[in-house]
Amino acid sequence: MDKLRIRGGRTLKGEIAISGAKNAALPLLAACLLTEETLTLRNLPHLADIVTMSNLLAQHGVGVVVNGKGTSYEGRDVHLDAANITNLTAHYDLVRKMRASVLVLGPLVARFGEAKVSLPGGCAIGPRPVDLHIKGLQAMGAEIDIEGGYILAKAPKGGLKGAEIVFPQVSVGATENLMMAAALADGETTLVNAAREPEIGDLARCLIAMGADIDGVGSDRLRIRGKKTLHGATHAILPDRIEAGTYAMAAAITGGDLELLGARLDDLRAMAKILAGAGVTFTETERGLRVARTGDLIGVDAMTEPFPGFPTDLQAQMMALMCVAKGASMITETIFENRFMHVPELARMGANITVHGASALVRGVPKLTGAPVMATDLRASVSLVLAGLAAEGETVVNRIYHLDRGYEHLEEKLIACGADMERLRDAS
Ligand SMILES: CC(=O)N[C@H]1[C@@H](OP(=O)(O)OP(=O)(O)OC[C@H]2O[C@@H](n3ccc(=O)[nH]c3=O)[C@H](O)[C@@H]2O)O[C@H](CO)[C@@H](O)[C@@H]1O
Ligand SMILES: C=C(OP(=O)(O)O)C(=O)O
Repeated sequence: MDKLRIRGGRTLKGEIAISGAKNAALPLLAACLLTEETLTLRNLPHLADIVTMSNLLAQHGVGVVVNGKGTSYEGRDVHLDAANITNLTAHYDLVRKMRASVLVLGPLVARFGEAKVSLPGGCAIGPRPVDLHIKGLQAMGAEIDIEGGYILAKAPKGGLKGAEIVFPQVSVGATENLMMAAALADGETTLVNAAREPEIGDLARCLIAMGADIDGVGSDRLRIRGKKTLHGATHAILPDRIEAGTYAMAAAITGGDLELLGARLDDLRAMAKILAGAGVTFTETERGLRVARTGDLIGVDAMTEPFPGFPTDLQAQMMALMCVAKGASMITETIFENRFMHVPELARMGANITVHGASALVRGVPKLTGAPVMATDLRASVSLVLAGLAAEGETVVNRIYHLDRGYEHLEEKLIACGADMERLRDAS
């Protein structure tokens, strides 16, 4: 398994091109199943999860053609052709690698009337059930059985029917799955208490470009009037706000100054407001967003919430930042049950963190010390990279396959801004 070796203490200065958003690309890839015509997605990030989803679609019979430089930051295009779907089963061996695989469920049932999709199973950060996805499809008339770890879904004779679906809690994936299913259902569907993440809006705009009839985009109430068919389209994937937020914190933790090309402040306002209180400055530029920290880093509190609140996907990164702030910070995780696995690893580097249930009290220390640490999940791994950038001495982050799921060219982007780091490739 590859590792990352980081020698800390360097101030990051320069510019970083933000890639297409992983959490937009994954549902957008699944949306190709809704039409027999070609769906082209631009600015496709080069990530392990994108490869996994592409392989899943290919085993359904989708033609997947990627062009553009695979190793450059320039956007890559992918052309998706779902004219000849030969298999309606999403197998466990692929679904277990990436929970977002469940996003093929809605499109397959909506277009083909049935699907057999493996239950994703648990995940490092929590049990992450898919009951809201299932209940929504049942509300649209689907018959659902769970057998042998698989979801067996069957639409009624005339296809899925429009319905009013009220989410008891906000779910990004359930909103996406059911919005896609509703696009081909017979009648009108209303999604109440829908997720409002920018990636939902990006998916809605792509579906509208494919001929879907959707109102309420950006709100927590989406109304979708189903169509008989959707057509092909070309859609550019929006920039990755979580990647941008991560590099913003890299600037903050090293006392640096980075211009994040393509980043959108509107997608990061909750984070920017909290970090402004910590002494970090955000300036919108023609090319994106400039983030700098020149004075002291002050401890501030953060609580994760559904968009437009502070994103749970930036919680681990925020914790690393607060480890070297002046004063204390209370960080509360309200979305997932087990998203503090970076705490013991940060403690190995000298961090002073006490966990009380869903909250962690971080007492800032003058400095962190480099150490060998273990990545446990995608965002925990990048929080250890941030800590390593600020730490005195050498940090080696193990199991960085977690990182490769969601960060395109991470080390190249940071090295170009002055980081002293290298990837140690596992020869075996
Ligand atoms: C590929 C992708 O876009 N992943 C994002 C998506 O994950 P994902 O779509 O899985 O997250 P959800 O918004 O669905 O989950 C939010 C909470 O609801 C729970 N829940 C969800 C569905 C369900 O049927 N039942 C249920 O109880 C989950 O366990 C979790 O506790 O949104 C999360 C919350 O913003 C982000 O952290 C992930 O990066
Ligand atoms: C939790 C995340 O992704 P996923 O839902 O794909 O696990 C993430 O992007 O932080």
